[in-house]
Amino acid sequence: MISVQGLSKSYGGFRAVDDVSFVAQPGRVTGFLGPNGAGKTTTMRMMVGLTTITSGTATIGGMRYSDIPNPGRHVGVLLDASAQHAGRTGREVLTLSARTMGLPATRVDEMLELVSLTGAESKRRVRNYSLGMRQRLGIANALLGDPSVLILDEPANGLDPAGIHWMRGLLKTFADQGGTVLLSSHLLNEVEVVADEMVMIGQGRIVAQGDKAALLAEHGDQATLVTAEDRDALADALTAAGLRFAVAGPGFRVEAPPLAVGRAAADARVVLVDLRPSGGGLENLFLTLTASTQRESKLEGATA
Ligand SMILES: Nc1ncnc2c1ncn2[C@@H]1O[C@H](COP(=O)(O)OP(=O)(O)OP(=O)(O)O)[C@@H](O)[C@H]1O
Repeated sequence: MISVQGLSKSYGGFRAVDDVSFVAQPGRVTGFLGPNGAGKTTTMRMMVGLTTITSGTATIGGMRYSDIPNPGRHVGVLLDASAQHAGRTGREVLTLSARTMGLPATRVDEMLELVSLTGAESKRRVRNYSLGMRQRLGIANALLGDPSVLILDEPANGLDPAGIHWMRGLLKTFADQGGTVLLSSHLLNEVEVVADEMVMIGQGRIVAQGDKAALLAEHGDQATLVTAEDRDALADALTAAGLRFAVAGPGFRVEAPPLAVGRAAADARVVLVDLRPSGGGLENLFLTLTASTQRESKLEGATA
């Protein structure tokens, strides 16, 4: 379990992380979400002792990271995939880590295979790796010591679609086996698919946190996308039911849950060809909750 309590970081008079508290539980993938500059990396760096803490505590399995003996055997960390020595080959990077942790060389081959870096690629210098290859190497490095906790900062960055799909499966399996995963991203859709829990941060402060489904139920909008055989008849039915709506593609986006929209259509005997939640739930929630902390003043495109 990762526990962060009242964590703050100030740079001069600037508070990059402000009284952040959350827990990442075993068996769950916790998504750490926030716009650029929100304080995700700084929080994660404080967790693993790379940035000094101004106030508060961060523990992993009840201990500060710096107090954990042989930490790589307990906590897999990927903060900056480009932070590896550029002149070393991928295999050398993993071999050095394996030796530091007292692991057999065979573990290096296992990890290279796991992250799909070929034998030839593993012998290339890291400076010649693509961003996606660096991420794969970083994930291999994080998993090398068979840890029970993973702390990953934007791990999908640079991965191709197949790579992202693979990583999601890997993290889900890791959590299903009892592991704790803390995964940061500024890309909500990426995290929405894989996270069980969400911690949302804006300008250094937590703006929402909790079980993903509960968050959506509590804060998410209840919009519905609906398409009918007869669009004008549907517009009349929605108006008659007092529902607010706007044109969206071939149908409408209605500010009401699907059940209310379906009932309005049924009452007016309008035949529907599509009825579904608007789907932008988490993104809308995120944009709403961090609206005051966004760089962009206009949230165009936030809703359908
Ligand atoms: N060493 C530092 N000195 C001064 N300010 C810093 C330092 N490190 C980070 N910051 C500031 O702290 C804030 C939080 O940065 P951080 O990198 O934690 O954001 P982030 O949420 O990870 O953003 P992104 O999604 O863009 O990676 C930013 O305003 C950043 O400029």
